Amino acid sequence: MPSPVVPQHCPSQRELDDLELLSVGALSPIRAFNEPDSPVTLTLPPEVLEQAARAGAVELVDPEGLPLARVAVGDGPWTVEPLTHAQYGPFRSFYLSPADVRAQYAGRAFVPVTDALTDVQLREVRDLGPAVLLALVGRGTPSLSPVALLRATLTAADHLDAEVVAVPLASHGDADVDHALGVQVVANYAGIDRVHGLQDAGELPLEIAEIVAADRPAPEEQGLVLFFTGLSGSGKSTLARALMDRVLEQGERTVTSLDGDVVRRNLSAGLTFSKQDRETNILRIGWVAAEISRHGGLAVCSPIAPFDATRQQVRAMVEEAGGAFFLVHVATPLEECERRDRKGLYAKARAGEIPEFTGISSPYEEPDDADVRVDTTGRSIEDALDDVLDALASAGFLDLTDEDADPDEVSRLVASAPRTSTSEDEGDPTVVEVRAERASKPPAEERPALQVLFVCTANICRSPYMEITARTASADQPGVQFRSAGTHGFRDHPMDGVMAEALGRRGLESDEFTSRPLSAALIEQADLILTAEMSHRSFILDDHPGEFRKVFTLGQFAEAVANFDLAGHELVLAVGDRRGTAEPRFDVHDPYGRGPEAAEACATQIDDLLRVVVPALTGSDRITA
Ligand SMILES: Nc1ncnc2c1ncn2[C@@H]1O[C@H](COP(=O)(O)OS(=O)(=O)O)[C@@H](OP(=O)(O)O)[C@H]1O
Ligand SMILES: Nc1ncnc2c1ncn2[C@@H]1O[C@H](COP(=O)(O)OP(=O)(O)O)[C@@H](O)[C@H]1O
Repeated sequence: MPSPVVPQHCPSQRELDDLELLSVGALSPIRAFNEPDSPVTLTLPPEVLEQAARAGAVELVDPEGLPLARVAVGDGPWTVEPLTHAQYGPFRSFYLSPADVRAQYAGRAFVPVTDALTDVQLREVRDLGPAVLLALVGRGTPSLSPVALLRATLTAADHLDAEVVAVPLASHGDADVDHALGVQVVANYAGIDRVHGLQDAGELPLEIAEIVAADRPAPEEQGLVLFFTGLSGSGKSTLARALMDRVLEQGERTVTSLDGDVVRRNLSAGLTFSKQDRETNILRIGWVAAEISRHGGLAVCSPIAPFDATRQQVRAMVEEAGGAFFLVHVATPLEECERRDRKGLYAKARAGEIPEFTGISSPYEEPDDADVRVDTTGRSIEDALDDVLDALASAGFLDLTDEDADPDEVSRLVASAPRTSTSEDEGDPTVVEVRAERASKPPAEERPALQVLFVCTANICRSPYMEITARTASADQPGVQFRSAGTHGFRDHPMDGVMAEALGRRGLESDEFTSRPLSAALIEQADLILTAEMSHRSFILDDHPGEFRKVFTLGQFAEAVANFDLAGHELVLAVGDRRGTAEPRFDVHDPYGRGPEAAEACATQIDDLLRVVVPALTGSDRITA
């Protein structure tokens, strides 16, 4: 009968570090894995353990598959037979065995080092005379990355009579255990020579400080993986896309999208929705995302990722690569996802046509380690996105919130937009340029007129003023039609007298106007709804969340149109896709009952905003109001 095959296994980094020290005798008197009461353990996955127990051994390989050692697997300690020494890795020539160190450096003072040396510590080492700096670079031990610790220690050694030796002493997760093991390992290298513990004091010399700074990127420069998890239809892709738009608009980082559906058409083509294939799918996404984060990049992932253990594995992969992992649980309940049923999949799953459908016939394990949890039910995308942006900003990773924006932005915007015709405009090259761009992309003639609905509370002050001014400003162009309504509007009331006077001062009349309440039909008919305040916008979106792409505050829309040189329907679609945030500073407040001055101020604010919005909608070069 052929002897059972010895399985191969790539251990964790901590186990690899232990293996290296075991192989060179640096952990003596510990000589094997899994000695009684020893922290130096090796754990094998069940299927490998079973095979190794049958074969009596396991072959440990490095992450690239190079066999490093054969480990005897039996009832007693697991003894190690080294096969090859690790040959690659930065500063490899500094990894020496205790025997080599004793042969080369006997008689020096031995100094364990776990952090970059300060000016005080440099003087301390200099006073020792000839020294060996033992850089303890095993997993979890140094304060810096292993490479940075070695670079910093070598830089320090340039100024001293010191040699540097790299010792992969890993942390075993318990301070006392780590200390005892460290003392033992250092003693094995020092032999009969003196060991000196450094005091914790001083400042980093500039040259060393630069190495440390490069090793610890500021949070905004660190690689970041934003991982959206949630049921199908919960809003993962929508929120991820909106977030990526914000990142690109801000322009400080590039971003890679790893959307569930898109990955399944490419990287994971051919995988099914079995538990095992889903795990493979998520680990592939995690692997790519971790690599992106390793280089300081930003990856946005949006698969369902229903299993907690797989998500944890992705988190570990990213952190291992030096990136930060930020988990967003899009916690929209099943009932809402099923009600949306955007792709008709829930209906099919209920009918038994799709097996193993998440939430119906396959489990979704809710995360309890999410950095933020967002239920999108009844909310606009902007509102839901704000929760994610706030959480990201408070975690210090990415500040995409508009909080520190300049409150005078709208005034500046208005000032830079094409203005009402005045003789001063003639010959102004900026104005001519803007006009030329807009005029070159008129709305398609065959399209129905763009229906614009202005909304305020009672439909007697602000929204009628907007309607009448905009209609006049557009010179009744057939391509755009303006109407208005009130969230709490009465039917058939005339315009408020004080506001009508403000209109009159501009040569406009309100005689033919009568008020009306907002209705579902009006909302549906409108291509664009512009509200006076954020509260009106929320009022509409509470009942009609699906209309978020066409409902804006007037100020929000005025700010957004500056970014596009489109007009009419195209402009509305583009702004709907990449809108800015509705913010209180853009609100047009209610002048009702506050006298002529308040009415005049309100009218002027609306005039300024419409000077931006109306020419953009009509594609005309100027307004004539
Ligand atoms: N059985 C079953 N269960 C769940 N989802 C299914 C299934 N079959 C097809 N789909 C469609 O595939 C999308 C989910 O793929 P993911 O790669 O994100 O899933 S997973 O993370 O591997 O579980 C998911 O897309 P989203 O709606 O974007 O989440 C579905 O459209
Ligand atoms: N606040 C909201 N956030 C995200 N999506 C929302 C919101 N309100 C309604 N939706 C709608 O829910 C659906 C979510 O679909 P999608 O983003 O593809 O989900 P998933 O990627 O999780 O399957 C879209 O049709 C989207 O317009």
